[in-house]
Amino acid sequence: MPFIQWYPGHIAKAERQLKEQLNRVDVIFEVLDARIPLASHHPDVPGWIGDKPRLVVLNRTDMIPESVRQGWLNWFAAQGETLYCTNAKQGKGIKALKKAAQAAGVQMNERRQQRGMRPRAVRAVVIGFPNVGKSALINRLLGRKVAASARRAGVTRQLQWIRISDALELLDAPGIIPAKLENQEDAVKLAICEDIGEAAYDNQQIGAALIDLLVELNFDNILSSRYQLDPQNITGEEYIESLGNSKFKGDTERATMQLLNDFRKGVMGKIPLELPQLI
Ligand SMILES: Nc1nc2c(ncn2[C@@H]2O[C@H](COP(=O)(O)OP(=O)(O)OP(=O)(O)O)[C@@H](O)[C@H]2O)c(=O)[nH]1
Repeated sequence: MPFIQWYPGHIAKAERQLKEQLNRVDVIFEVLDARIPLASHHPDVPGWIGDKPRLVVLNRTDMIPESVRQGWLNWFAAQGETLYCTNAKQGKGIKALKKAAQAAGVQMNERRQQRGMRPRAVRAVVIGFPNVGKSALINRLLGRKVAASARRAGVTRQLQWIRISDALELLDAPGIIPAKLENQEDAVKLAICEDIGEAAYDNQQIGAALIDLLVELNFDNILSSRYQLDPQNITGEEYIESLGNSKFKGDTERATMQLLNDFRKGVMGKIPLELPQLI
């Protein structure tokens, strides 16, 4: 398995800035990638936020089958967490999220009133790995474009407070990742889904890992029908090489990028890389 470590200076800075702001925040939206909800959960977040309310947002739900989405709703419910499912690209699930944040604000203002303080807007922060859709989500919450949303991981660099309504203010935090990627299986999934920067990995190794994972999760039929090449009984590396030879004049890098892009853009279909029933 490829070894991945990635903690560039701008991510370290983002983490520092975020921690500085956290005491001003009432509620945390943690955005997860629906294809890999467990691998895209930042392990340090619960420690940072203490007992502040956390809303778990499963974004990119358009990229997984409905049955899997339902499975995650049940799985998170069993952990005592409510999951908010969104498709930030098309603006789905946004209203429920806004309502939940404002409800957290009502409780906060009741406590303020008891202490003789004036009510104020609830302050929320949107956190998550790079590229999980934080900016797209904020733009949808706001109903217009303020946060830059892009396909590349690590686009948001500066912390900014955004007024969503009289009742809600949002801090758009840049993507954060743990200083050390302890779980390398998770790191590979993050790389496949482009939730960590491409400087962190070798495309061909990640492409090969994608093939191995698809076979393991029984999605090999998708590969056979899409690329006319059966992945059974060969390694991911051999698959990419064969694909390069058969369709890309021996150019393995191009074959790799085609595979990764097909997966990342959803053209292979709705393919989750983690399944609640397998945990
Ligand atoms: N299919 C799909 N694509 C999405 C969704 N949400 C965001 N995207 C796309 O994912 C890419 C990344 O979205 P961003 O909003 O820039 O992600 P971010 O978390 O702010 O990224 P950083 O700034 O790198 O931390 C963009 O191309 C979005 O259009 C979604 O729900 N479904």
